[in-house]
Amino acid sequence: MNTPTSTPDPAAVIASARGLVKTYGRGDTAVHALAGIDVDFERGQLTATMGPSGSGKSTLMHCMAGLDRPTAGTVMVDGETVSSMSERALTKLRRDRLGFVFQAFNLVPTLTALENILLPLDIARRSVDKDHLDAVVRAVGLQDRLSHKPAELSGGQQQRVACARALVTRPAVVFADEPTGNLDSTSARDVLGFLRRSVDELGQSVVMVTHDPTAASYADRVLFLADGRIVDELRAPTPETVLERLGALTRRVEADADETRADETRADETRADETGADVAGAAASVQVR
Ligand SMILES: Nc1ncnc2c1ncn2[C@@H]1O[C@H](COP(=O)(O)OP(=O)(O)OP(=O)(O)O)[C@@H](O)[C@H]1O
Repeated sequence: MNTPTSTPDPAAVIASARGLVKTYGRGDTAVHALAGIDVDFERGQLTATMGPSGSGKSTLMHCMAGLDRPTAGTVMVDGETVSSMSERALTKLRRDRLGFVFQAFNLVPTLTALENILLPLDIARRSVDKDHLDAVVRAVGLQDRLSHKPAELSGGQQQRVACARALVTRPAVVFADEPTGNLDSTSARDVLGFLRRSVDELGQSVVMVTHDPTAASYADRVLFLADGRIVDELRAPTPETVLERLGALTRRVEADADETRADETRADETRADETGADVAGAAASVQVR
């Protein structure tokens, strides 16, 4: 069963999914990465998604961002039905309306920090809004690093360039997949502080996948996934409350797995008993004859 997440005012929703299913493969080897998700992501908020490895966090983000096609269900982003768009329309949507931050930074090594930041505008042949560019560069604290190439920047600085690149187009939503996964705790704090300020000061909407309770505590709301379903949510999180909920979730997932194993063992035993009874019955009937 999905835990119903709180439903905000429709005008406050920037992205949503209804009945979202994603199955990889077929038949006996099929993996149900998303098992029917209903969720609303709020405009001007930072939403974090957490859950055990393999629970479907990245798949949910990829389906929301038009990087992966759902098997069933509907995805809406900023009033557009992403789930039924052509490849061409999806490419345009990702380029013009969405921003991405990945764990691996994904900067172009031959371009300077500034050229990397401006790349999405170049590709879309859009002009630069100088004031917005200045605000973004100031917010990430990269004023004196703009002429450096990625190899001349620390991991944290590279991720701040990636954040600035994601924000420079004023996207409807920034999707961040483990944005602090490769960073030390000081750099992680810088990047998270920046994502938080982009929400508070620039009105940005951000959806972030993370394994880290401290990172999740920067969010307005944390969604917890298990086995392709949203099973819990937490508003105004702190590292402690996130850890508590994760602990409860892990215990629940382990208890479910124990129960499934016990069911399977019982089923095996029943089958063995029935087989034994059949064999005994057959032997008895042979003796009678
Ligand atoms: N391209 C794919 N082909 C087959 N199975 C896949 C594919 N992508 C993901 N899966 C499976 O779907 C399930 C959900 O994967 P997903 O990457 O969304 O989980 P996650 O919660 O992001 O995990 P992690 O925290 O380890 O990154 C897993 O069982 C995974 O093995």
